[in-house]
Amino acid sequence: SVPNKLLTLVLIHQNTRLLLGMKKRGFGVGRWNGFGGKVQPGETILEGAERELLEESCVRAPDMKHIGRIDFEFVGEPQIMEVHVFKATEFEGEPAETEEMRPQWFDVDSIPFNTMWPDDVLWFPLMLKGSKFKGYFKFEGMDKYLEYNLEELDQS
Ligand SMILES: Nc1nc(NC2CC2)cc(N2CCN(C3COC3)CC2)n1
Repeated sequence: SVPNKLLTLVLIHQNTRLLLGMKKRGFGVGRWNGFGGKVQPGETILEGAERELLEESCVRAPDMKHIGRIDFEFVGEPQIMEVHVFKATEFEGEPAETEEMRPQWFDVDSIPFNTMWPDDVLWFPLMLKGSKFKGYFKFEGMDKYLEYNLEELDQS
């Protein structure tokens, strides 16, 4: 058995707009997504999220909160991707293009789901309404999931 691969994903949600980035290389290239990457040895998941946000978008978001976790399994791949999702409403700096990401603001009513990971259309509504959630997806290749479950968690 292989330990999960720890990854982060940060969404900046300000009123009716959402900051996404076009991934310019690597895993997920050509898709809009939040900002994130691998958690490095010796850093917390939150520190990893803060670091990746700054590296990929040039902004800081000190108020980011952990809002969910989604485990992704790929058929034929023993290592599960454990993605920790964070949401922020405030940020410092100006979003700027980097080697990894080209940032752009989207209205929450026109999120480009057709050029995003196929799971996003299922859990983004939970993220946008402020729920805490836990999910699991089993993918076959990069464009299709065979099964999933998603649960909203009690905040009480
Ligand atoms: N929205 C969304 N969906 C995903 N779906 C699974 C792939 C099927 C994965 C995912 N992330 C995992 C990859 N990570 C990249 C940035 O460096 C690695 C961003 C967050 N983000």
